[in-house]
Amino acid sequence: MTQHTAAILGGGSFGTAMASILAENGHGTRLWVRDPETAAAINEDRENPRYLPGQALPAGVVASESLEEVLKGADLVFVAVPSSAFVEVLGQARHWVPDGTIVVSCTKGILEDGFLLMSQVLQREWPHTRVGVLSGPNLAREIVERKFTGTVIASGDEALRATIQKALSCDYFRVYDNPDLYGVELGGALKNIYAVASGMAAAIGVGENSRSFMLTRALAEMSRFAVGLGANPLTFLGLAGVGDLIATCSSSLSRNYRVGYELGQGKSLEQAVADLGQTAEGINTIKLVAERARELQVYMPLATALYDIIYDHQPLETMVVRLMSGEHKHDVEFSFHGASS
Ligand SMILES: NC(=O)C1=CN([C@@H]2O[C@H](COP(=O)(O)OP(=O)(O)OC[C@H]3O[C@@H](n4cnc5c(N)ncnc54)[C@H](O)[C@@H]3O)[C@@H](O)[C@H]2O)C=CC1
Ligand SMILES: O=C(CO)COP(=O)(O)O
Repeated sequence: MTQHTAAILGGGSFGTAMASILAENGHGTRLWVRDPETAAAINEDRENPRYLPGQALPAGVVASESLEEVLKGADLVFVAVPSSAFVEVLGQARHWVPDGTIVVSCTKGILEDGFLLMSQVLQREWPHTRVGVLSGPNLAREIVERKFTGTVIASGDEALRATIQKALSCDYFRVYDNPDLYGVELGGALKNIYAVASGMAAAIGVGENSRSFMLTRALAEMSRFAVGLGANPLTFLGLAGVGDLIATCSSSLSRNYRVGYELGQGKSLEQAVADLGQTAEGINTIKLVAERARELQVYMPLATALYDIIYDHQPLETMVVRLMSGEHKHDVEFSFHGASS
């Protein structure tokens, strides 16, 4: 296997999980973290105590708080910081990223300014690089525990996809490829909304039928939204859509699910987010998507109900009432009018 030098920007849960796979696969693996204490804990104790406590990391992961040290000579760059920090980090790191470097976003969020997905931000900020997106049912804790799963590398650049497939594949991580960069990335961002909804539903004690019903209707409204944006909703039938929707909507390992659960238990948004202490992209995504759905006149009862509950202090029951009394009654709504492939 070709050995690479990989730089992972962001030493939270997912950056650490990616570093763990890359190091185990024998690649030079450098993880950028913000503070020297975390770097020391990773390098000396082989553990990321804040984000993945109790999980031993492979010896090959080298952490540093210096972007220069991490990026110098790297031919693969993985960006795994929250969407709120994405532009800032790209700005700081730009100087050490040469032309033609492969850069893969692992971030499942949306930038408010321009409603941009992270690959679009990458193309805007680092137009000299080759851009891909990694997305799928990839709860970080399970990856570092080597529980098998699959993921998707999406890019219009076929050679990039092949390179990342080879670099990341191992006996517990299977990498599929997809040329539909936008669709894969949109699926990863949208499913966070429904993980919040699922956590909330669990907290108010809904049944298993209810949960499956919500999940399926979530997929229907995601697909309508994709069509509204000119994207291909059929991409949502893959790992970055259905796969990730099932994983995050079913697991308390999902931080979005956990925030939803706490909200369902009556905590304020501020309290729920503060208690989590980690990234829950869905909270911001709910706001951006609900606003966009209203503009585009896309019917999204779950996303808009969540907006009203979280940002407009409507009662929790709003979610169920909207879902049960909406205007649409068609079952399968996948329609594709021929947009991006
Ligand atoms: N944790 C998971 O299971 C998965 C997460 N993701 C995505 O990865 C992205 C990152 O999430 P996690 O690693 O889970 O978050 P996290 O909350 O575990 O860690 C966030 C990391 O970003 C760093 N960070 C925050 N603000 C920063 C700034 N302004 N400048 C530099 N660094 C900053 C933090 O220090 C921390 O290392 C999110 O978009 C998430 O949706 C994707 C797949 C799985
Ligand atoms: O995207 C994820 C798993 O694929 C992680 O979800 P959370 O950000 O909700 O933890």
